[in-house]
Amino acid sequence: MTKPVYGRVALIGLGLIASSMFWAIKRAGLAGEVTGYARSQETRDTARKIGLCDRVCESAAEAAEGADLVVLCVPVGAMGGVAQEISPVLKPGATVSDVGSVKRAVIDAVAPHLPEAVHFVPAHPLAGTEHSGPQSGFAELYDNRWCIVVPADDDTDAEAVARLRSLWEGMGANVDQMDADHHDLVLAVTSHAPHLIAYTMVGVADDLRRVTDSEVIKYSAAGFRDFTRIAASDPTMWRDVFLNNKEATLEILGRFTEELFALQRAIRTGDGDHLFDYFTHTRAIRRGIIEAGQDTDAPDFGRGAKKP
Ligand SMILES: NC(=O)c1ccc[n+]([C@@H]2O[C@H](COP(=O)([O-])OP(=O)(O)OC[C@H]3O[C@@H](n4cnc5c(N)ncnc54)[C@H](O)[C@@H]3O)[C@@H](O)[C@H]2O)c1
Ligand SMILES: O=C(O)C(=O)C[C@]1(C(=O)O)C=C[C@@H](O)C=C1
Repeated sequence: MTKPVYGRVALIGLGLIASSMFWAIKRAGLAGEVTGYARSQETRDTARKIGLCDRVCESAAEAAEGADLVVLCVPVGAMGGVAQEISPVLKPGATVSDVGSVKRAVIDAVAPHLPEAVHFVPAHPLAGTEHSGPQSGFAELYDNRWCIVVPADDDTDAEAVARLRSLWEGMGANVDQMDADHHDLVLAVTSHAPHLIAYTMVGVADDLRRVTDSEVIKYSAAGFRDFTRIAASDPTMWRDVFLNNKEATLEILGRFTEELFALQRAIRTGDGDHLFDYFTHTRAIRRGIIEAGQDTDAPDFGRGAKKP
């Protein structure tokens, strides 16, 4: 058992991310007490039944009152409203954080509601599954995954940032720091645009009358199976991600469309060299990631590509 990083932690919104945080906090003894609140009675009842949180409260304010750390674990579009609700009860010197997949819009929505005497240290764990709700969490979710800490401004209290970093490290994550705009651009490339593409691809397959449900499952190779897994992710969460990271996502989708058109033209005109060179380039990117030790599930690439 590690020494607790915080006396009391409050988790607002008891879904996949908060429930995984709770189990990871308990696993390592990172907090004296964890309180929790979720909007629906059903979620609160489930949380009580499965022992999620030391105390499940009837309002966000009740959960946040007296807490040393309050983590907003609700969809991005709900963060501002929750911040407004808890602001009158926040303890001076407490830290407010969040786990939202978008950072600039969350900072803009939350910061105006927080009292001066409270530190605001947003964060984003780069770990998840397609499941949601209080029963979907597990203690190992953050093991060896990145958590990006995004201090709201340059004056953020260094001690408050260091403490939040310790919490995430205690939950198993590797921690990095970034500014909000850079975070949103990086995530548009690595997470947001890929999710939109997966949603679209699964929608396209469903539109093809010839492809019945059973054929989609029966003949899906690994790539399409991964698309269907990703496209099963929570609709509220992803609606809010796209509405709140509009600029960066549209920028990346614009570039994606240009590249797609170029590949489409190469296929139509039979330009094999273009296709081969493009795929050789993307394969090198993948190999670079593996050589840098950033993908532990990497397959062994023994064979080199030969141009026919
Ligand atoms: N799922 C992922 O892969 C993932 C990964 C990293 C970060 N995130 C971010 O974490 C946050 C939570 O995502 P999740 O996957 O845990 O979602 P989830 O759907 O599992 O849980 C969200 C919870 O918030 C509650 N909620 C919604 N609006 C609320 C409100 N106004 N007040 C109080 N509770 C409210 C819901 O009832 C639910 O219990 C989101 O901001 C998301 O962007 C998600
Ligand atoms: O593994 C998954 O299911 C995820 O989609 C997790 C994932 C991602 O894109 O990597 C999704 C959204 C988050 O904000 C962070 C992580």
